[in-house]
Amino acid sequence: MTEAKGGDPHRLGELRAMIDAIDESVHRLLIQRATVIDELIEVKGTAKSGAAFRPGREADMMRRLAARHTGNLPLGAVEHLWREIISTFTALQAPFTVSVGADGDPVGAVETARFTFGFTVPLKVENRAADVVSWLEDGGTDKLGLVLLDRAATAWWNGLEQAQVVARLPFLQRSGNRVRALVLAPPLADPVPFEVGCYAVRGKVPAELPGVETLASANGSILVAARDAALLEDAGLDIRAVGGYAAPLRVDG
Ligand SMILES: O=C(O)C(=O)C[C@]1(C(=O)O)C=C[C@@H](O)C=C1
Repeated sequence: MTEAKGGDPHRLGELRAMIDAIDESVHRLLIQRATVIDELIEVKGTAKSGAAFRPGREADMMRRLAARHTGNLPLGAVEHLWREIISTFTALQAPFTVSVGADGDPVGAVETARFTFGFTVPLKVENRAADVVSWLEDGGTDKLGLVLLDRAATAWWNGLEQAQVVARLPFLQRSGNRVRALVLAPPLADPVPFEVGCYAVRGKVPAELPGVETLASANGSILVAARDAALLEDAGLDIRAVGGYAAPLRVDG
């Protein structure tokens, strides 16, 4: 292999030895992380209840990761590494498949799914969010869905019966984010209360309802997010709860 001219080959060797030692430590720690899986399955009763996905816990972990991050390594890269780790560990406890609705943006859909769930987890791509919802409603706990928010061709949220919204993407939000999405799941074994609720609203949502965000709309139906259902009820709206998520964290500007 040719090396850059003019450098100090001795120092280069030292720096590479440092990188190798750090890589070995990281690898050993990951192997060590995996040793808790068996007991985690037992304590959580995952084998009985299926899916091991715990979005509330993941939100807490990502908040701490963002808070302690420092140095010149981009936070997005660290986030991506951890998403791969957490998702792989989720699948190690109980294998699951992710179905994503392309809805006219297959690249955005697959990129968001792979960023969030990594490459260890099997991914199937459907044409539309409504197909993802039908698949989830067919039953089984070994599945998660991912739907895009800005391309809703139909009011897929009205198809949610057992399945629910459980997470919002991206969780760490930056001004350059192009894709907004939601994670859908069958009923989780030990759900924690959502910080933000999602509601299917029939009729018109007043344009400026403080504390209420319109996530998507189609066929005269609207999907909104609100920290408090009373904000919608007090406005006289006809709502149906369809899950919710941990409040995303803004990490720039
Ligand atoms: O804390 C848990 O319940 C875990 O299963 C561990 C873990 C992780 O690997 O950190 C994996 C899956 C959950 O979604 C959250 C976190």
